Amino acid sequence: MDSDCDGRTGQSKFVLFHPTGFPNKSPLFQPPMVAAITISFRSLPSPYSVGIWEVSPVCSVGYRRSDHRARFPSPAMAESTKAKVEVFDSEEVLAESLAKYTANLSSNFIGERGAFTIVVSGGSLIKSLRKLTESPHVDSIHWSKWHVFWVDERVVPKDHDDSNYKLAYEGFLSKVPIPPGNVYSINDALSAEGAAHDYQTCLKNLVKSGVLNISETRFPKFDLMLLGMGPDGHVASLFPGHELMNEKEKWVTFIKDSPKPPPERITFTFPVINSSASIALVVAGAGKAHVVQAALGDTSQVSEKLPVQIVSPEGELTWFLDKGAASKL
Ligand SMILES: O=C(O)[C@H](O)[C@@H](O)[C@H](O)[C@H](O)COP(=O)(O)O
Repeated sequence: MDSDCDGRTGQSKFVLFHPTGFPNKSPLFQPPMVAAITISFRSLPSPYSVGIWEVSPVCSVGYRRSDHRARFPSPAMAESTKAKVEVFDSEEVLAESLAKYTANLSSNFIGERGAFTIVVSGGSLIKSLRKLTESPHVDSIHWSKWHVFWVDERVVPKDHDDSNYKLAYEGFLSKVPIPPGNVYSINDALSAEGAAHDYQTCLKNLVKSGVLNISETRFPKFDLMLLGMGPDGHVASLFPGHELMNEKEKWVTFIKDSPKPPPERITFTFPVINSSASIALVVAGAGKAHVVQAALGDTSQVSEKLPVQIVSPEGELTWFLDKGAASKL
């Protein structure tokens, strides 16, 4: 394995520790708690990539060569999920990598099961999907096999400027040939409660028809969820301290007092989010660096978790960060 936390230098250095090889005197680790510790850096093919931190289920920690500080995944994350953190020099390079990652998963899932179920959020994520609408991906993806969902939606008409559907349509969906019947937007004629119930019924029907997989815990299992994160650590429309964070049974629920406008929204619940086969958390900008730092830091002493800290899919979790968002790591 090679490593390079600054992919532009061309110099590589890595350390790989297994239980027997880990320095016994380190105050940082308690051997009984971890089966193995991997510290790894590797250069990406792209000369712009800053580095990758791979977080294995047992525990893995990256060091920035410039300061050699350990960075810990949260114990909850390390125990329950496999997370990888990718950092890119710019949002432009992040978008290229995100397109490649999505196209690969699309090809794998379509090969395996003849369909690709993908969930998007609102916000800046949609702009970061732009490379999928360009060559080579636009010509190679089997768009007819895509089924597109929203992890959350604002309860406004579809032609309203606040609509996540409108945002996704204008920035992405109108540029690729996904059959309109495979794009699952909300019924905007209903109340927030009605729209959440209607969307959940739609998902249940798609499970019955086999378009959507179901998890062992009986929640829908999407192939890929692409999530943005707010500066307060919210994901979907699950906000810090809000009771919706604790929903354990519903697939889709609603909120009428969202702290981020507009106030009325529907949202997938955490059991659904965490049943995903893969999740990409896409975060750009220095304004979110402090939340990224908190999310990837040690949360063992934290009494109340941020929503983003609860994201822990059955499958793989990949963070796509630009340099700004990763600047406090
Ligand atoms: O409808 C919404 O408001 C979004 O789905 C929300 O969860 C969004 O993804 C984050 O707020 C990040 O948005 P930005 O990337 O624009 O900050």
